[in-house]
Amino acid sequence: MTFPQTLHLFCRVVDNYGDIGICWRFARQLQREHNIAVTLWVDDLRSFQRICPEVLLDAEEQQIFGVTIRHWRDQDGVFTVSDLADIVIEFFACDIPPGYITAMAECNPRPVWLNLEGLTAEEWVEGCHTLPSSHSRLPLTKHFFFPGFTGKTGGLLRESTLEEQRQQFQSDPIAMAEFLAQFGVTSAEMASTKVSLFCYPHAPVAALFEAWQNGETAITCLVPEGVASDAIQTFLGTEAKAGAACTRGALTVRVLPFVAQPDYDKLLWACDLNFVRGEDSWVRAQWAGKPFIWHIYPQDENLHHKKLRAFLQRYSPDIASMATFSLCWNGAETDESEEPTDWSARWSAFQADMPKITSLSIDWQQKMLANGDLTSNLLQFAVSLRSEAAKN
Ligand SMILES: Cc1cn([C@H]2C[C@H](O)[C@@H](COP(=O)(O)OP(=O)(O)O[C@H]3O[C@@H](C)[C@H](O)[C@@H](O)[C@H]3O)O2)c(=O)[nH]c1=O
Repeated sequence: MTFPQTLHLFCRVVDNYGDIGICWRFARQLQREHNIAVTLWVDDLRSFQRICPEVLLDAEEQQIFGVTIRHWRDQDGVFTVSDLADIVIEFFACDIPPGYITAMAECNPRPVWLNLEGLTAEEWVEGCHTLPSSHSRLPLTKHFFFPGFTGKTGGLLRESTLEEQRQQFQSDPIAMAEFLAQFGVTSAEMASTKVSLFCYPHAPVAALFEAWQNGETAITCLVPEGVASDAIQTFLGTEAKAGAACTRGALTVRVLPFVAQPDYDKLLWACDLNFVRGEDSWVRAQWAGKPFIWHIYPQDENLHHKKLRAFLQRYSPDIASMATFSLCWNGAETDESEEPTDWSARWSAFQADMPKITSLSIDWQQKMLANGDLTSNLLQFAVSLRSEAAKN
């Protein structure tokens, strides 16, 4: 029998949309491109519904686009050997049910058990990628699988048709205009510099808006509902609901509905500059071929600043304006002075470099493509583990 035929993916939503965003993207690709019967166990259907409106909130089990979705409510004791899958993946060390683990130990052959980790550009990842970890009591080994930016990591999530879809969309101005028009974007705004904004609430949005408002370039900033709500509300002078819009000076801000995941890609493709955050939108911005600014998920002791620097060092070591803007956006600038950031100066420098950053993003994509895609790399690794196990 061919391996693998079935795969179980466990996802605990820690917060926001990245955990389920990544797992859903991954599950769909496994099913669609590799023909694997995937069950996605997820504990928070409400967050899931935000990125995938087809999700029903009260269903224990549902099928969406060929993937089985199970509501994970810490069910235990319900698992038998026949419930298991060829490959079992826990996303981000989410601790799968003990009863499930016991059943895995009783299987013959045992499932390939992987822990899919978070993305970072730091070098240590290469040393930890694919490392085994033996279970303390049971005859089971789990392996760590790290996404990453080099050939010694698992690579990045990327659907096989993504590049073709992007190129088709970006070479069709009418399709792009129609896509944006559904959110109320006018033809004048279409001709302005279009920016999508997705960031955490602590980003210095108000200060940047002030610089844009007083600047010379017409900017249209498109913000999905619920993002940086306080700053958006202050700018609008009204509730930051989808459909709300306001122009002050050179800046127009428009609130969009929080769109379904495939439309979020289109939004990134249609804009000239994208502000992204967390993990999944950050990776999608890298595939969009447009300049982007990353708001990294905050961690204790400013660990995230180290991760941000590691990425900037890899991505754009020679473009100072991108590094400075990104560090300031994340409160990680090394300038010890008490002076507040001069956002007009930061923006002017970054804006002047945007053509250079755009061509760099194309080179970056080529480099990333050479690492293969995360889903295929993970499956290859799982197959190698299975053949190894069969020999012993
Ligand atoms: C703005 C927007 C995003 N999305 C999707 C894109 C992504 O799949 C998802 C957002 O996920 P992210 O970009 O990762 O950002 P995020 O901040 O939402 O998510 C995460 O960040 C991780 C680093 C942490 O581990 C997680 O715990 C989580 O906080 O939402 C839409 O589908 N529609 C939208 O309108």
